[in-house]
Amino acid sequence: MACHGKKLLNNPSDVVTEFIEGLVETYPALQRLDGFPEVKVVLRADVSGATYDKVAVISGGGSGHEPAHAGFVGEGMLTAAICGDVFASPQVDSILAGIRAVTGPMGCLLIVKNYTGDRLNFGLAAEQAKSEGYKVEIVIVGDDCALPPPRGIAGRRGLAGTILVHKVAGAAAAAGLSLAEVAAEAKRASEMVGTMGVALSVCTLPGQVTSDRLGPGKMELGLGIHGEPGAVVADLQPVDVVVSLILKQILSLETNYVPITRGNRVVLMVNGLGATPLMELMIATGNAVPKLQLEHGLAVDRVYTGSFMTSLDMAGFSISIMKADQAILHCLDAATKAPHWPVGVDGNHPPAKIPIPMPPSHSTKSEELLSRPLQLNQQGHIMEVAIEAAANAVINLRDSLNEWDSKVGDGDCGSTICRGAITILEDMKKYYPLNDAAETVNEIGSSIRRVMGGTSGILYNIFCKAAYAQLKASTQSVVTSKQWCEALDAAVASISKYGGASAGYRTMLDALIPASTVLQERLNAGIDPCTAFLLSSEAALTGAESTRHMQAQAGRSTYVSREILESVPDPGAMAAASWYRAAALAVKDTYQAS
Ligand SMILES: Nc1ncnc2c1ncn2[C@@H]1O[C@H](COP(=O)(O)OP(=O)(O)OP(=O)(O)O)[C@@H](O)[C@H]1O
Repeated sequence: MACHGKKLLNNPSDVVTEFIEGLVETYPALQRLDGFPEVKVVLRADVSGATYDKVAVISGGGSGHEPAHAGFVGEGMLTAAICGDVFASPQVDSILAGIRAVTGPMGCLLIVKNYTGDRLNFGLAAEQAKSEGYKVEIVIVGDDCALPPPRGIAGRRGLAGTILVHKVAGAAAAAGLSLAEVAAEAKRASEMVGTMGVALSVCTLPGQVTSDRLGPGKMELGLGIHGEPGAVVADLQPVDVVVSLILKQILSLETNYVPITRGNRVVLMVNGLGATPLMELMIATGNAVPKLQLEHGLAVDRVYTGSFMTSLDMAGFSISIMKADQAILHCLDAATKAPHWPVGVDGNHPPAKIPIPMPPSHSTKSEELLSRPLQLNQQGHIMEVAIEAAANAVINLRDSLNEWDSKVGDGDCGSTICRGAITILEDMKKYYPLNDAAETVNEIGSSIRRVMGGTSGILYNIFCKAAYAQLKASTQSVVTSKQWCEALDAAVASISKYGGASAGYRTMLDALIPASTVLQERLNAGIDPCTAFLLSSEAALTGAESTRHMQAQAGRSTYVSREILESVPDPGAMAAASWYRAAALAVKDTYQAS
C-alpha cells in the first residue's frame, strides 16, 4: 500500500533552497549566489572568477543526492556546484551563473553525470560560456555497470563513481594543471570507475507518497539514483551475497565496463543511498575488501565508506570500484577542504589488527594455578555444583528477564546475563581452579568481564573483584561460612559504592542486600550454614519480588512511568535472586547427599 512519507520539511517546493541555506550556514568556506529560486549555486567563498588563477571544477545536477554535489565544494575538489530541483537538471542560466562566478583565465571543467537533461543543460551553458570568452571543457561520467551496454544513445548512467572523478579533477586543478590536463585526468578517472547499487526501499520525493513498488523481503539490484526501477528484483539476501553479486557484475569481463583485471590495484567506495546506517555500510565494506582481494585477485589501496551520492531516503548502497595507479592515488590522497570528502582515509593501510598489549606487570597466572584440578576436594566439588546451578538458573530465566527489561530498560538484561552464564560454564570446565575458592571467584569475574556488557556486566565484575579481595585475605585453604558471608557483604558494598544505589532503588541490590543481611543474622544466631544460606536466598527472592512496588532510582528504569514499573519486577534483582537461590539449593542438596 502506498503511504505518505513523514518528513521534517516546510514547503516541499523549497527543499533545495532551504538545504543550501543550511549548508552555507554550516560551512564558513562556502557561499551561495543570490539568485534563488532560479539560480541555486554553491561556491567557494575564497574564489572570485575574475582573479581565480586555477582551473575551476564545476559539477552539479538534480538535487536529492546530498551531500553531492554542494557538499564537495571546497579547495582541492569542486569550485562550485549547480543544484537543480529534486532529481531535475539545473537550468542553463543557473549553470552559466556558476561558470561566470568562479571561472578565471585558466578556464573551467564541467563534470556532468550522464543524464540527457544534464548533458543538454550543461552542454548549452558551456557553449554560451565559450561564446562569452570562457575556456570550458566537459567530461561526462557514466559509471553504471548494472545494465548491458545500451543500444540507444542514452549511454550508461552517472552514479557515485562521479565523486571520485570530482576528487581527481579537483586535485589536478589545485596542483595548477592546465584545463586540458585537468580534463584529461578527469576523463581518465571516469573511464577507470564502475558502480552498481542495491536498494531495499524506494525513495520518497518531498511532498509525495512513497511508492510500494518494492515489496517486503525484496531487494532491487542495479538501480539508478532517481528512484527509477533497478535491473533486477530479487529476494533479500545476506549482505555478503549481495556484495558478491555486485562485485561480479562491476568486474564482469563480458561487459568489460572497467579496465580492471587480476593483479590490478583498486580503490573501493561503499556509498549509502540515504537511509542506510553506517553500521550496515561498514559491514558491506568489511565483506567487499576480502572478496576483492581473494576472489578477484585485486589489491585494495583505498576504501571510502559513507554517504556521498544518495537518493533522498532510499535504503541501500552502491559500490564503486576504480582502477588505481600512483597518479590517481596521489589525487585521491591530496588535501581538500570539501566538507563531505572523508578525512582519515588517505595513505596505505598498516595491518588491520595488532596484538592486545599485555599488562605492565606480569600479572598473568601460572598454568598450574589456572587449570581445572585433576581431583576436586569437597570445597571444589561444592563450588562446581553451586556455579553450575547458578549459571543454569539465569540461562533458564533469560526470556523472562528480557521481557521484563523490555518494559523497564532496553530489553537485553536476560541476553547479557545469559551470555555471562554460558561463558562461566565453559570456562569452568576448561580452567577454573575450583579447589581454590578465591581464585575461582576471581576467574568468574574475568569471564564476566570478557563477554558481558551493560550495567550488570560491570557491576558483577566489581562484585567478584571485591569478593575475591575479601576471600584472598584469608590464609586458610578452606573458606568458612563466616568468610563467605564477609565476602558477600564486601561484594554488595562494592556494588553500592561504585553504582551509587542503595536498598529500595529497584536494582539487583534489592535482592543482594537482604541476602547478605539474613545470611549474617542467621550465622550469628548459630544456625547451620546450609540452612542460613537457604533462608538468605528466600530473602533474596522476596526482595527481588518487592521491587515491583519500588520507584526506580538507578539505571534506565528511572525514565519509566510508575504504572509500567508496577507491572514487572526489576530484571537485575530477579536475576540476582535466581542465581543465588539456585546456588543455595545446590549446596543443600550436595550436603544432604554426602
Ligand atoms: N546503579 C546500579 N546499581 C546496582 N544495580 C543496577 C544499577 N543500575 C542498574 N542496575 C541493575 O542492572 C540491571 C540492568 O542490567 P543490564 O545489563 O540490562 O543494563 P543495561 O542494558 O546497561 O541497561 P538497562 O538498565 O536499560 O537494562 C537493572 O535491572 C538493575 O538491577
